[in-house]
This record gives sequence, C-alpha cells and structure tokens, in this order.
Amino acid sequence: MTSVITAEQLTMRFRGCDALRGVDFTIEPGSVFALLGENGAGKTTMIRIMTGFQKPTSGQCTVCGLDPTRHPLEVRRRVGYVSDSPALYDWMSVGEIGWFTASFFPKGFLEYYRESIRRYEIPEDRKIRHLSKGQRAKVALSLALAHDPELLILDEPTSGLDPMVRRDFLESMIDRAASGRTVFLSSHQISEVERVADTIAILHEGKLRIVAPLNELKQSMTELTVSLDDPLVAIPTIDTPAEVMCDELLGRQRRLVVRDFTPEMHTKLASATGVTGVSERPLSLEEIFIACTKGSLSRPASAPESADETPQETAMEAAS
Ligand SMILES: Nc1ncnc2c1ncn2[C@@H]1O[C@H](COP(=O)(O)OP(=O)(O)OP(=O)(O)O)[C@@H](O)[C@H]1O
Repeated sequence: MTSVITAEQLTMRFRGCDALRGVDFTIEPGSVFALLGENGAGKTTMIRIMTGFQKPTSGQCTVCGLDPTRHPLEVRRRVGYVSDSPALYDWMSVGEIGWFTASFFPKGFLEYYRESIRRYEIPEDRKIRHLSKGQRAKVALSLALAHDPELLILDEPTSGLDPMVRRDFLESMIDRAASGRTVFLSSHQISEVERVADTIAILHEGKLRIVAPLNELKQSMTELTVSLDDPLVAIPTIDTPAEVMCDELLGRQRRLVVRDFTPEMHTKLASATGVTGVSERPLSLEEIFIACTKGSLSRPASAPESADETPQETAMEAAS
C-alpha cells in the first residue's frame, strides 16, 4: 500500500524558534489522522509544509507521492485543504467563488459545490464579506470537498461551526475514510477528535511525542497510583519497553502515567520495600494528551517545581 503522507526527520527552524524538530510519520490511505498539540506546538507549520506553502529547513515530506516543495501546485490540486482562517475573495458572491474555483478542477466540481452550499442553506447571491464566521467555514469546506480529493487536510476544521453542523461534518469524515480516502486534521477539540480519528499524533514543542492508532494508544496507557509508607522511599525503576510519560508525588502517593506497563512490572512494583499498594486505571485521550504535553496531570504544591526534576530525585536529595 502506498502511503498518502510521509514525513521523515522534518525540521523547521525559524529565527529564534524550532517549530519542528525531526518529525517522522506515515499515513496510510483510508484513515482519519488527527494531529494534536498545544498552541505553538507546530501543527500549522506541519500543514504548511505538507501543502507546499513552507519549505522545511531539513528532512523529507511526500504528499500523494509528491514532494510539496517541488510540486506545490500539483499537491494543492490533488488535496482538499482548509486553513484555520480560510482566505476567500471577499468581493465575490458565494456562487461566484464556486464558479471561479471550478475552473481549476475537472467537471463535476460546481454541481457538488452548489449542492453542498444548498445543504448548508447559504444563499448563493450573498457576498463572502457579508457571511458569518461559520458560513465562511462552510463555504471553505464546500470548496475543499467539491473535487472529492483523495486527501483532505483540515486545520481546526470545526472552529466557527455550530454543534449540529460540527457533528454531521465530523461523521462525514468517517464515511470518507471508509471509502478509502484520507483525512488529516489538526485540532484542539480532543473529545471531537476521539469520536472520529483512528490514528492520533501528539506534537509537543515541535517533537512528536506519540503516533499510534487511537485504540492501541488508549490500551497502552495506564495511570499508576503507588502508595508508599514513606514519601521519601525510592520505587524500582520502570524499565523499557515501558515509558514513563509523567511522574508526580502527591503526599504518600506516586502517580505515574506509563506506556506499555506489564503485569510483571506491577508485581515487581507491588512487592518493593516501602510500597503498600499499586492501583491502575485507564486514561481518556484528554488525560493522555495532558500527560504527554504537560508531563503532569496536576501540579500540587508539594510536587517539584522544575519539570526536569523527578519526585525520585527530590526524594533522594531529601534523604541524603
Ligand atoms: N513565519 C514564522 N516566523 C517565525 N516563527 C514562526 C513562524 N511561523 C510559526 N512560527 C513559530 O513556530 C511555532 C509553531 O507555530 P505553529 O503556528 O505551527 O503552531 P500551532 O501548533 O499551529 O499553534 P496554534 O494551535 O496556536 O495555531 C510557534 O512558536 C510560532 O511562533
């Protein structure tokens, strides 16, 4: 199967800022891939590289088998793209912009566009500059979808849409994926993403912390609460292949978010000196996102201030 998007060691360095730092991923056809990240994580930069608006500092990217740096127009013709603030010609009417854009695409574009606009109940003779934010978003989506692209790239697709339209729109993305087309979306709306995406990527300060199928990701993440008879006691190291995503000290409890925690590790931890109990619970996608980006699910007054300082180190220092 040919990947729809590949990114290999993508780096984007702006003056005084590394927006992307060695990003790697591949996306197969027929999926809804969601890129999550806080403000400034690098999501829009990633999308601008994929659509040929930005040349990366280093690394490789292909979209529908093409290098967007060398073939930006061909890539943009093949994909549907809606930015977080769609630039539409304000002086045109809703009908005119459809007619104008259709001239760049094969037959069938205008019929699809007009049908979509009718469904959204937007008058064709209304000027773009007189549309509400949500109506503009609907026009932009209708334009992006009208040539039935094999890949749809959406930056914050539902911002400005009302709840009913959001729901219908996102459900239509699942149908697109089921028919073999691919959707790449960047979003802050984690609960919405959780309903539609089959693969999740979490970007933090320009680095991909995680890329995994949603179900696998949720199954692989565990919150551990380790009860201690003395808060200064050191617990056994959690070794690879498990990965500690966050680690906090809350009074006599250590709370950790661990990826790929095994029953053997549970047994080892539970039998360690000073450990009086170990409990596990699954995490929601929102909690996984917070653990991966903040390194903490909460930050109580007793916990260390520095993100680099683990409770284990604090306990060791206090004991020495
Ligand atoms: N042209 C530019 N020149 C300098 N810095 C830039 C430029 N474009 C983006 N950046 C910086 O790169 C980082 C990533 O920005 P980007 O817009 O990709 O983030 P984002 O994840 O889309 O954020 P948001 O969710 O707020 O839209 C930010 O620190 C931003 O200030």
